[in-house]
Amino acid sequence: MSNKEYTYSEVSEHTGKKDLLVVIHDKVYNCSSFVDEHPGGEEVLLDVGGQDASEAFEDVGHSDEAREILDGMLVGTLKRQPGDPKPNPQTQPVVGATNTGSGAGMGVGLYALCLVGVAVAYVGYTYINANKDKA
Ligand code: HEM
Repeated sequence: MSNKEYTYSEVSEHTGKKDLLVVIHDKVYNCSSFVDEHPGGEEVLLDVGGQDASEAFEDVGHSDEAREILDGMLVGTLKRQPGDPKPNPQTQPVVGATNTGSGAGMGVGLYALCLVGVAVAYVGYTYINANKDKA
C-alpha cells in the first residue's frame, strides 16, 4: 500500500479532515488519523492538505519523533508530472531573490527617479526665471 504512486492532482483531491493527504519531500502521507493529535493544531495540517507541505514541515523544525510519526503515515510516493507546482525548491530562492534583488533594484530606481525629478525642476525653474527677466 505504501508504494502506490500518486500524481499531484490525485493528492490535491484529498483535502478533507477524514481524507487528508500531504506531500513531504515527494512522499505522500495520509494524516487523517493524526489531525486531531497534532501538537501544532489541526488548522495547519488542514491548510496544507492536498499540497506539498515540505517547506511548512521543515520550517517548524520538527523533531525526530515527528518524523517517525510521519513515516507511519506513509501511503505512497509522488509521481511528478510536467506543470506540477514545486513549492519546495522554488519558494525559498524566489523569495530570497525578490527580497534582495528587486529590493535593491527598487532603491536604485527610486534614487535615479529623484535625481531626474530634481534636474527637471531645476531646468524648469531656470527657464521660468529667464523668461521672467525677459518680460
Ligand atoms: C504532516 C506531518 C506532520 C507531523 C507528523 C507533525 C508532527 C508534529 C509533532 C510530533 C510535533 C511536536 C513537536 C515535535 O516533535 O517536533 C509538532 C509540532 C508542531 N507542528 Fe507539526 N507535524 C506535521 C506537519 C506540520 C505542518 C505542515 C505544520 C505547518 C506549519 C506544522 C506545525 C507545527 C507547529 C507550529 C508545531 C509546534 C507546536 C508547539 O510547540 O506549540 N506541523 N508537529
